Amino acid sequence: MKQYLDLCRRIIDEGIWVDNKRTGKRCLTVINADLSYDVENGQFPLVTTRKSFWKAAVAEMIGYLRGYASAADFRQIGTKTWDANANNNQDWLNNPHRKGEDDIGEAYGVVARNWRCADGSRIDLLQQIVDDLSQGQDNRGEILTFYNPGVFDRACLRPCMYSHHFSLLGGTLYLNSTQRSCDVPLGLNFNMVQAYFLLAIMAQITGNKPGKVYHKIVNAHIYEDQLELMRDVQLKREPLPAPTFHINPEIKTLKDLESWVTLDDFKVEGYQHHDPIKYPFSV
Ligand SMILES: Nc1nc(=O)c2c([nH]1)NC[C@@H]1CN(c3ccc(C(=O)N[C@@H](CCC(=O)O)C(=O)O)cc3)CN21
Ligand SMILES: O=c1ccn([C@H]2C[C@H](O)[C@@H](COP(=O)(O)O)O2)c(=O)[nH]1
Repeated sequence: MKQYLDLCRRIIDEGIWVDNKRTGKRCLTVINADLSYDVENGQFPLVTTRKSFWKAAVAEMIGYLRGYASAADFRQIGTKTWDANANNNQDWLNNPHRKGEDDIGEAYGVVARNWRCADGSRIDLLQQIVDDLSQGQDNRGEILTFYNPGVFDRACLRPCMYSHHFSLLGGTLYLNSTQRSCDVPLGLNFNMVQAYFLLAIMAQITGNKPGKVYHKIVNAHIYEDQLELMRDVQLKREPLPAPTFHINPEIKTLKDLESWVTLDDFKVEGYQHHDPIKYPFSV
């Protein structure tokens, strides 16, 4: 929590105003932030200075791991976070590749679970990584990437937290996650939970002990219409003790995660938080 508040404060103190063409809004921006999450010792990075809807964050990551291409599938598992990008952005609505209502296109898991090769064949990057890690193998390239510039024109948005690199060291699993663009009030609130969850669940389904996540953010920003709420409300509040996160131990394989898992298989205990804050969302 401290590292999150420090980043928010740093953007306010040192940020530079940058125009953004896609959203038409200015953002107060800093470049480069390094966050880390200690999964081994159960330090769950949930924001406490406002109510955080952690279930939606977990649902989003499960959707990526399953390769969902539709906001309807994301809604069904428990999050509405893809509705606006799928259905309310005029550039995407005009895009001939959009397959109709709720389509998000070739982004995130659609890319990683069905990677397009030059010869026309496909690769399931996640399955390969799970197979290696389950056998205690790390080929120094266990990279789950959602980033394929060759298909950006077929997606509603380029992936933001776009690369997850897993490493095995002495039986402990580590994760280096990289994010190109970060909406700190809204997106990061979820992305911290997602990076923690990803290492915890991957360790569990590959039979390894979880270690740490190192989360690199390149462009970290606060949109102009979010600034007042962050500076004058959220940052005035005192952080509360961190809660703990629990995964149903019956989840043992990638197949389990793909088939029967729901949000009821995850629990947060001891979550104390301040009131919710409704930040404006830019499509
Ligand atoms: N501008 C922008 N920021 C983002 O963080 C973002 C995007 N776009 N587009 C793609 C996804 C969608 N994400 C989202 C979308 C909505 C919320 C949101 O509305 N969160 C509210 C309510 C959550 C709920 O009720 O479940 C929040 O208070 O956190 C958060 C992340 C993260 N990503
Ligand atoms: O997981 C996510 C997904 C998206 N975001 C934010 C970062 C930006 O504010 C927008 C994406 O806009 P681009 O113009 O494509 O950079 O969404 C996030 O923080 N986390």
